[in-house]
Amino acid sequence: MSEQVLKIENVTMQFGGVVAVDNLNLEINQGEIVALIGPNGAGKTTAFNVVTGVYQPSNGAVWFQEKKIIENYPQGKMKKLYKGQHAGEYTHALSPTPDKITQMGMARTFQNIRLWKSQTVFDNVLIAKHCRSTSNVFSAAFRLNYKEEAAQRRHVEELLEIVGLADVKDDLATSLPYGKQRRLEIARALATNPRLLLLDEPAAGMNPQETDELTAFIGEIRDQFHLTVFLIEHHMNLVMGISDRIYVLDFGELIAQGTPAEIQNNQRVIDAYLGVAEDA
Ligand SMILES: Nc1ncnc2c1ncn2[C@@H]1O[C@H](COP(=O)(O)OP(=O)(O)OP(=O)(O)O)[C@@H](O)[C@H]1O
Repeated sequence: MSEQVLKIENVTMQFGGVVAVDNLNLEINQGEIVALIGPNGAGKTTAFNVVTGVYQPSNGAVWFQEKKIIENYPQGKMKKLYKGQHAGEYTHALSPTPDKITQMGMARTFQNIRLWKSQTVFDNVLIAKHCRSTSNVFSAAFRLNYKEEAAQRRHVEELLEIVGLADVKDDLATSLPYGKQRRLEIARALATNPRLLLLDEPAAGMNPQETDELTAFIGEIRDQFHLTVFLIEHHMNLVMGISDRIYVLDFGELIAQGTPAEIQNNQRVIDAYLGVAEDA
């Protein structure tokens, strides 16, 4: 049986009266490409934000490489609101920061590109790499550890070669065409040596040709870096073309899961996308 890389267990995320994610359960195994899809506002990015430590869940737990990394099972009045096998139990909250989670081996990209605008392509990747180095940014900047710095630079060169950005490594990140900026974002995530890569709408704003290239690229890096990929995407050609399995959210609730063929023929999913009312 393949190793489980991510498990989301009974995760609920509530913002005031809005239940953005409602008792979500999901599992991803080593080497899989799994998509999380659903209409706008379904809770997809919120789920990513819980997994990567941006938000502490209102309830539930997240397991990474078979170790519980996030947990919150509330007590008192709140406990009655939540479901799952731990309902009503009190446990201490486990709530690591996003950078700790990156260090554990999880990296992500964002819906809106977040590059260091005034830095070169090379430096964007190098800065990301420092996140997992034994020396800190300060020591690297002042060359206190030459050996490590040299090794990091070599690794960045190799990475840029692999992702096809070696020829633009000295260009400013923001001078790149859109498709290459997206690729650079992924290169930065890869620089932290992740086991799990989360991509939040990687094809947003891309034309069909760029989307096709990205689809192939995601498959290539999965194989080359022995990655597991969890992605949110609205471009259905990409999702259906690349995913091993798909989970579908609607109004925070998991309404379907299965292979691309199963999801394409699922009436509940079709209705959710067409905006059909539940009682229609
Ligand atoms: N920080 C927040 N505070 C309050 N409400 C929030 C917050 N973040 C998300 N929400 C709400 O949670 C719900 C889910 O939002 P989310 O961004 O997770 O959806 P999504 O599926 O990623 O949507 P899209 O496809 O449009 O990016 C929405 O109703 C949104 O308004």
